[in-house]
Amino acid sequence: MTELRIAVLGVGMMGADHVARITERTKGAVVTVLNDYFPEKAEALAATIPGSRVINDPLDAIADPEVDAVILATPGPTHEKQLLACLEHNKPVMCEKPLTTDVATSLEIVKREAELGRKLIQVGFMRRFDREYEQLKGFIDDGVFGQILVAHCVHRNPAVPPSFDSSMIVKDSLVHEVDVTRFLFDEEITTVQIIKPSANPGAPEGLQDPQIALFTTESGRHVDTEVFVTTGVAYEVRTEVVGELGSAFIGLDQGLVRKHRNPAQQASGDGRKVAGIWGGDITPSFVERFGDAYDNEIQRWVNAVRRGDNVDGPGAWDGYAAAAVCAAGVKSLESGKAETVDMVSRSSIPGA
Ligand SMILES: NC(=O)c1ccc[n+]([C@@H]2O[C@H](COP(=O)([O-])OP(=O)(O)OC[C@H]3O[C@@H](n4cnc5c(N)ncnc54)[C@H](O)[C@@H]3O)[C@@H](O)[C@H]2O)c1
Ligand SMILES: O[C@H]1[C@H](O)[C@@H](O)[C@H](O)[C@@H](O)[C@H]1O
Repeated sequence: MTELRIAVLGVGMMGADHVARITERTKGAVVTVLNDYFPEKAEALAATIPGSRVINDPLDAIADPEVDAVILATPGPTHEKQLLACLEHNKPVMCEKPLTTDVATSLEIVKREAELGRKLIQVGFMRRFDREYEQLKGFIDDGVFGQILVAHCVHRNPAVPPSFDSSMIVKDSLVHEVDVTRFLFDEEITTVQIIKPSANPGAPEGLQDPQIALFTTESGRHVDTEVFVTTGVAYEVRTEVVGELGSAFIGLDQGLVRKHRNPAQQASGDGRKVAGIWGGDITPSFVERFGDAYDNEIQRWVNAVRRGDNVDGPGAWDGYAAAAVCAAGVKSLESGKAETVDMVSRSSIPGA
């Protein structure tokens, strides 16, 4: 295949970022079609991307004969209809998470893709493409820490859009730890409990933020996550796994950690006791923290589509499994109890 011709639907924060990466850094692909609910946004971007044009109806953009593959960076509630159109037109699609916003529609997507007999859907769980997560997975699989017993995660955002409610903290943010747990440990999550600490006084009225999530997995591992999306500080994503032979920690922003003299401190006494200072920069948002991961994710997806494999990473099943775990999480947000994850077995859907 010559260059892969991609339509990007939704040119907000993620969509525009993907357009920039394809245009500037991805090999073997071009953006030919842009679409947004607000056509003027798509027009403004198209004016900066030679060879691209705007198609105002998202379903027409998917069906366009000059489109080989699709990136969905539209809000979650629109994904179901757009994914079904991609399946109908046999177009490989990289769908930003979530697959869809509820379990029933996610399962329907899994079944429809399975009926086609070929995989077309990849889901944008980009942490699987992050160098640190890849390394961690490699060490776990090599048995370096022995049997993994527990994991501790932190997921902090400086702010979220005003439309965010407490259930979106589960479905939009915690969903990444759901996928990380499934990715690192190759097993399903069986129960979820959400604990509600005192809400951040700086959070919008009624938003339960932070939340502490507790997962148990099929083999009995425990994973805890602090999700806190209105810190006002910066973007922090950390994961620590603890096993019978050791532990590992990623996400410390240690690209640059400085240790040096504190100009405010004087040497005391004989000069052999001097207080220092250490610190570094924290990434402001997911765009910077996971920039390399998104690049890697999109390049590998483009390569897979050009090879005819269409998917190289998490697929529709992973999106469905994440939706099922999040549904139990939202239930627990109400009940305060550990809720069981209700999922069909993968083997009950041939081809899934
Ligand atoms: N993987 C990640 O780390 C990550 C990060 C941020 C967002 N996301 C996901 O990416 C998607 C987009 O998020 P965002 O932060 O870029 O949102 P955004 O609001 O910045 O952008 C969404 C864009 O889609 C447009 N839009 C709305 N309805 C549409 C429709 N029916 N058809 C076409 N365009 C439509 C909006 O006008 C907007 O320009 C969501 O699914 C979100 O969960 C993933
Ligand atoms: O949509 C975003 C995105 O998925 C980020 O990776 C996550 O940190 C945010 O919490 C979420 O709102």
